[in-house]
Amino acid sequence: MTDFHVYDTTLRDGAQQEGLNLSVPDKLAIAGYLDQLGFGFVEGGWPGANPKDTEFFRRAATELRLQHAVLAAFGSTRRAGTEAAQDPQVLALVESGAPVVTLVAKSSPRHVVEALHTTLEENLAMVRDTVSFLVAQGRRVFVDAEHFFDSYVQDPAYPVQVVQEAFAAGAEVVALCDTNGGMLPPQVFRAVTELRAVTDGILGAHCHNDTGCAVANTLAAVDAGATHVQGTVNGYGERTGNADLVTVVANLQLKQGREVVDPAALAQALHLSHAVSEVTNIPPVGRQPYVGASAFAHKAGLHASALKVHPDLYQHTDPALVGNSMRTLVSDMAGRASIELKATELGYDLTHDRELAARTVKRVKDLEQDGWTFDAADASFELLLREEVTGEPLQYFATESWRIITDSGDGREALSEATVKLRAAGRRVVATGEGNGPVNALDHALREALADAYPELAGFELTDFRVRILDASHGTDATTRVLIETSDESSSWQTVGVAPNIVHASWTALVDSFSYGLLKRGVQPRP
Ligand SMILES: CC(=O)SCCNC(=O)CCNC(=O)[C@H](O)C(C)(C)COP(=O)(O)OP(=O)(O)OC[C@H]1O[C@@H](n2cnc3c(N)ncnc32)[C@H](O)[C@@H]1OP(=O)(O)O
Ligand SMILES: CC(=O)C(=O)O
Repeated sequence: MTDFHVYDTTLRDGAQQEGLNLSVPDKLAIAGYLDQLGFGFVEGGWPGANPKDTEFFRRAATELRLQHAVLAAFGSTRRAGTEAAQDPQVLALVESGAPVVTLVAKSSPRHVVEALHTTLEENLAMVRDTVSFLVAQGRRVFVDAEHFFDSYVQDPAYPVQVVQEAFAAGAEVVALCDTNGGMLPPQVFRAVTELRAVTDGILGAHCHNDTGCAVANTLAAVDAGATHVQGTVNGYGERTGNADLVTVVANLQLKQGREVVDPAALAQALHLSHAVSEVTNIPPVGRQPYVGASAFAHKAGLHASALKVHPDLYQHTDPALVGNSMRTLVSDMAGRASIELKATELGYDLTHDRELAARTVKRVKDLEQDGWTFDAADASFELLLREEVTGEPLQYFATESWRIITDSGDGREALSEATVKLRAAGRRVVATGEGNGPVNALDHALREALADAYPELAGFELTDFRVRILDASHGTDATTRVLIETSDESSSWQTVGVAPNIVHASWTALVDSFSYGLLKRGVQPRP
């Protein structure tokens, strides 16, 4: 574990992602999560480039209690024609107090000449001077050789010279960058293999994902002898992002048997990657390898029938190793085995009742044919399953009728008013509710009608409402599917309703939502 570096740049390169903006408290919080992931190095930003990054390093010195990670400050080699000791940007790196300084250095002749407007010799001197100055200041210096691979495939001579210059000046690591993200694994493997043959220093890989190969390129570099990997949590980063470091680490550890982080930390990967998503306010991607919600979710009936025998028949690894878990999805692609597995997840044992499982499959398939969808509405599926198991629907109240009026005029916003008539707890109740739309009004009226019988409903909140027109060619005559997400203080659940009338579909999803929430709280029906 000690001689392999896992270097995270979520707070620097990750923050270069479009739409991602981290405050100093956000950065401090994420640094804590990266540390818990067991990463060896956390690059905190570019001190001196903006006040936020400067403040991050100032506060990190007293507020961060890192257990594993060493903090790195990022910056560039000195400006052309200046002295490292006089360059404010280089001095800010020293002032940051970070024990590691990572310098971006040009390694492509074209960039040196066209972007830096200087000579190849001066660029080598910039690398040499800046590295040796920072080493003399007591810093561990890592160098990011920018555009290394693009340059190498054109002509290896200059980029190799930059790498050698950096090591000669005292750099501890040189990370080879696929800055434009255009490489493929064989190119990376070849370049690192050839470079490995002419230098003893620690080589690393920093790969962008523009060909969709950032993780594969990183692994190719490791196969060729790199022992330092850079990346970001959730693959955040400039353009299409960086190598997803959780995927890289999981592959190294679980597929190649290299213990690069503590296995207990890897077992927190899902939780910590989602915790980072909470801070970045970027929803997690369901299809993300290892830690995505769908990474171990199985929809096909044939898969489920084999999974029943052994989970590894359709899974490449044990989800628990990354903190994930297997899920079965129920849909019109389900078979009896899918229903059995799902029922087990939900606490029902159907293993000895093939007929019940078959009946449930048929009901699901028939309903999905009519537009229902159960893999996105687990709660509605559980109510359906419960009905099949007990032989009767779960009924907390008996609906007599509901009605909506929407009115507007004189430039007023439209306002909806709903009236609900039902029987609950042995009483007939008539209640009204207002809302800015028909579903909102219906929700209010239903809560009002049930408030005495089921005060627990006050803790439920509608958190998402999605409508899909299922047969658009029918225009306003089409079938409508409504998916509702409801939350309480500890969980959330999804329900579905389908009907030609949007309000009717919403009512069905709403009734399921309330019924499921009450069921989960152990509330007995009092119709
Ligand atoms: C591949 C990467 O992602 S590297 C990280 C890139 N990240 C960022 O750029 C985010 C932070 N950057 C910034 O805040 C600003 O660009 C700063 C503070 C660094 C510089 O701002 P400015 O001084 O206004 O310069 P500007 O951004 O216009 O241009 C960059 C300058 O750095 C020089 N430069 C670029 N790379 C290097 C390098 N490796 N070594 C030395 N100088 C470099 C450029 O030649 C240019 O110099 P010039 O001002 O003499 O033309
Ligand atoms: C250094 C860096 O972020 C890159 O070359 O992509």
